[in-house]
Amino acid sequence: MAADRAPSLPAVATDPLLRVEGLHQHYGGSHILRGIDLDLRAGEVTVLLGRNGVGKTTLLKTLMGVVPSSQGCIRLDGLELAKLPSHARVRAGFGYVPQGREIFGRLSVLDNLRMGLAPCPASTPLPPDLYELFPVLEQMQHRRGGDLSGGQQQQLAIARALAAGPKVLLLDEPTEGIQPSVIKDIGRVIRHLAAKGTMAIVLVEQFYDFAAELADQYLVLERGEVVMRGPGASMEADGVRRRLAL
Ligand SMILES: Nc1ncnc2c1ncn2[C@@H]1O[C@H](COP(=O)(O)OP(=O)(O)OP(=O)(O)O)[C@@H](O)[C@H]1O
Repeated sequence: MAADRAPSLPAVATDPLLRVEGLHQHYGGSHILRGIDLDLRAGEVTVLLGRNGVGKTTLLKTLMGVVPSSQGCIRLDGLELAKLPSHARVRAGFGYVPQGREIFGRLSVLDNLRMGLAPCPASTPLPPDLYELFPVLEQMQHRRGGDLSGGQQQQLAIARALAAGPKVLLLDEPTEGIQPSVIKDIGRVIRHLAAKGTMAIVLVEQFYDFAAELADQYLVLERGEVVMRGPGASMEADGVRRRLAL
């Protein structure tokens, strides 16, 4: 954190916003995450790839504190979060879009969005640019969440995660079951958010082309370990597509 540094050593652009070191997770006796190291920088999209069941969702859940880690550090902006509950991690700056979206079907779109403000002081307004990012949500703000299409629900889940102004946005397979035009919209939003330069984005994705288009860095997981990593621009040359198809 800036406060820990000597005045002559100001923060440099390459400092990671989030540093994860030696992260392990167990479901009972099953050792799922096996020593994950990860640095995220503001303004970058990190794509997390791997076949079914390798631990991608578990990694996001462990970062959020939805499931406990058994070992390791999760340091956001210098603050150690690994032992803190989920709500404290949200307050510290995590935003989470879970797989399957988890929209409140009986609540209106507006109330779903307000749920995203839970970590903020009462009467905090929604960020004015949410509806600019997702105009369809403004048109539908009084409809019930459950009445929206899958693509609209995905946009609602992303907007809800953005409501509290996260520093790190975790997206778990946002293109799953979504029509191509909405996938394009979601890609544009991710690019726009990254370009602002203040937020780090993690994208778990099965759709290789979508991931490759957005990636500043990539990681491939196998059996709970990072087996490949590199800059997004070299995904194809590194043979990531082939590796995922094996
Ligand atoms: N609640 C749970 N209890 C026990 N084991 C679990 C639980 N959730 C996931 N697992 C196991 O943890 C491993 C990793 O699962 P995870 O869902 O993280 O994989 P993934 O890479 O996200 O896969 P997918 O692409 O299918 O979502 C799998 O072997 C899975 O069976």
